[in-house]
Amino acid sequence: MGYNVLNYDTLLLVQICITVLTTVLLSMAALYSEGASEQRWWAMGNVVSSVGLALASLDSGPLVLHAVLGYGVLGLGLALVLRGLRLFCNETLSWRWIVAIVAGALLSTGFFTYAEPSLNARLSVTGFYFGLLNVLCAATLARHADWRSVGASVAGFAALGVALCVRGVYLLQHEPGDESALLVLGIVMLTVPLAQVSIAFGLILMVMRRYAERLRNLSWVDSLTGALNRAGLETQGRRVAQRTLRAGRCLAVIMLDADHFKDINDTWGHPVGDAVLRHLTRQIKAELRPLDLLARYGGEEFVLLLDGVNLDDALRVAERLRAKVEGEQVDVAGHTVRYTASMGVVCSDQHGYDLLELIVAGDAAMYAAKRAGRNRVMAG
Ligand SMILES: Nc1nc2c(ncn2[C@@H]2O[C@H](COP(=O)(O)OP(=O)(O)OP(=O)(O)O)[C@@H](O)[C@H]2O)c(=O)[nH]1
Repeated sequence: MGYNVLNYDTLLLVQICITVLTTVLLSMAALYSEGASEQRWWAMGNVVSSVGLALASLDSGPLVLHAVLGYGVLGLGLALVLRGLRLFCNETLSWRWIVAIVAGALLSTGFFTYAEPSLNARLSVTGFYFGLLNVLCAATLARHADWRSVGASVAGFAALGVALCVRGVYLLQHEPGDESALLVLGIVMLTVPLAQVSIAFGLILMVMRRYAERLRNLSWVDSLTGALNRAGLETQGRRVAQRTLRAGRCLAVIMLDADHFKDINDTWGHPVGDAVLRHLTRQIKAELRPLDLLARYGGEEFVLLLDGVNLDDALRVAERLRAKVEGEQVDVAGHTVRYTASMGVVCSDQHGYDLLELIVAGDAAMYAAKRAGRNRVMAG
């Protein structure tokens, strides 16, 4: 009753059309985004999988082609997709593993084609094999905790994995012509293309989100020093101020300015001045903890936000930094440059949590340090 609704040939046609469409979609996306190598692996993996699927679905032709080689090609396609996923997660999948995945597909199908010939066993084993590979793809992405980026792909791979494993179980328990098995196999065949669509869109979404993230970070970062720029300070700094206020922690601000920086530029040239700024940034970063923030406020002026640090401790940090900068030398372009820095230190205990007010007060303290002779730390 009603099993014809899930007509096998129609579903196979739908599956092939959707595989071709998602392959075109992934290939176009890979061509469009020159930089993302993971996208090229996904596109290539999908192309190879499509060829494997077409070979495995052949009704005629040499047995070795559709019963064994087709599955080997399908395995290669999935292995390439998995490689792309691992690249996306900053890992890799060696060629040895790819060869092992292909060999697994060839050996298992070869065994049930030539050693113990059984169509049901072969279809069942390939169901489990490719089902588990898809679950592995889902697990690889699920470890990459950003669910908003990877949710659609994880769901697609998991659905595909479960559907193929269910197919494996049913083929173990039922004969190919069994009507109840036909219904389950029809549902599985319907799930496969839907999961493929979800995976293809999910993969493109993942790369798009990563691009958007990179662009946003670029617009927040000073290209010379790698510290946050003013825009970054405004958005991130406000977040730090709110976080410390809510948690009832102190927020300390250190305004730091390199002394006589104009003389460094005038004496050795701007490239040396740039190297000094990068050196200074490295010295400051070494003093910061993960919750702290560093931004380049202007030419040679930096602002440090210290989360959960009171005035006394912030003064100690600033003094340690001042002594370190004074004691260091920068070797650049055959020159040895020594420089110092002046700092103004303020804390939310005295000035509240308004970032702008803290910066203004810190700036005033820093200029007081300059007036007092430079290379010193002053509280504001
Ligand atoms: N090399 C380099 N120089 C910069 C950059 N941004 C600003 N400057 C220079 O930094 C110098 C700042 O000079 P001033 O404001 O007079 O300050 P200063 O010489 O450090 O004197 P004090 O702050 O009073 O100790 C100027 O010569 C700017 O051209 C930069 O990105 N790279």
